[in-house]
Amino acid sequence: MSSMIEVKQLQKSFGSLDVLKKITFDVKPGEVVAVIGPSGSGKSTMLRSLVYLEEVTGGSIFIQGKPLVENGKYASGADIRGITAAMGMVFQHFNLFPHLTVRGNLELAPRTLKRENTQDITAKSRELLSKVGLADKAEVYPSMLSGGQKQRVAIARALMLNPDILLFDEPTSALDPELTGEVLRVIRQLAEENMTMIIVTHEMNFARDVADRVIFMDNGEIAESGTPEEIFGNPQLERTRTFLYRD
Ligand SMILES: Nc1ncnc2c1ncn2[C@@H]1O[C@H](COP(=O)(O)OP(=O)(O)OP(=O)(O)O)[C@@H](O)[C@H]1O
Repeated sequence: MSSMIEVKQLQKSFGSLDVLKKITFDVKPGEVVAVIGPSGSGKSTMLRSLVYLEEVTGGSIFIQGKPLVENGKYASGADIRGITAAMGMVFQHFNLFPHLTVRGNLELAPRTLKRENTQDITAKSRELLSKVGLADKAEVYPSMLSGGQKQRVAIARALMLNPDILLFDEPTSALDPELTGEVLRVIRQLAEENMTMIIVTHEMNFARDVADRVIFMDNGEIAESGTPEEIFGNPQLERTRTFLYRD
């Protein structure tokens, strides 16, 4: 099966700081990949590079076989937009527009892109809000919502553009513990629907349950990669053990 995402020898430096040190991995259609690892190991930078929120210093990223960047050379602007359109991203701090209602947040990008008519966009926002359990919040502003509700709006918003791949950057790290469950349930449902996802997370139980594969990043490298059983169940993986039982 061909890859949804293929990353080869990816390098990123901020000045003299090497944040990604020749990282290589791929993601198959329908696969759920959890990325774990210590703070500062490069997880966010890797994820942001996939959607061109960061420009890498070297290596290649192919999305559905198309080169976003190949051996450090980026595609043209129009091609970059086309290639990254396959991906939706959900951030730790939700990044909702405070001056727009929940429905406004969902409908802004599709209305701007004008790929669908207004009626279809409205129908879809209604459907997606009910999918994330927020049908009754359409006309409310984000400031009226809990963190868990905001994150569910952000997920629905990401789904509005029909992405083939969803990327999550610590989606529950900004939430009170009692609100993480409602967000993880939505992500779990997407996994059951075979959405291709990369999830950077500190929720180890969730990674173990939902991921097909776990990538453990340490100091800008992929230190280990394998099934949850291989990563969490193997006492030989010293770097992973040190991380998991650091407290
Ligand atoms: N814009 C930037 N300029 C300079 N250094 C940066 C920048 N962004 C990230 N870094 C550095 O790159 C390294 C990797 O950061 P990154 O956010 O990717 O790590 P992370 O594994 O996601 O960490 P966390 O779990 O804390 O979010 C860190 O040392 C960070 O300070």
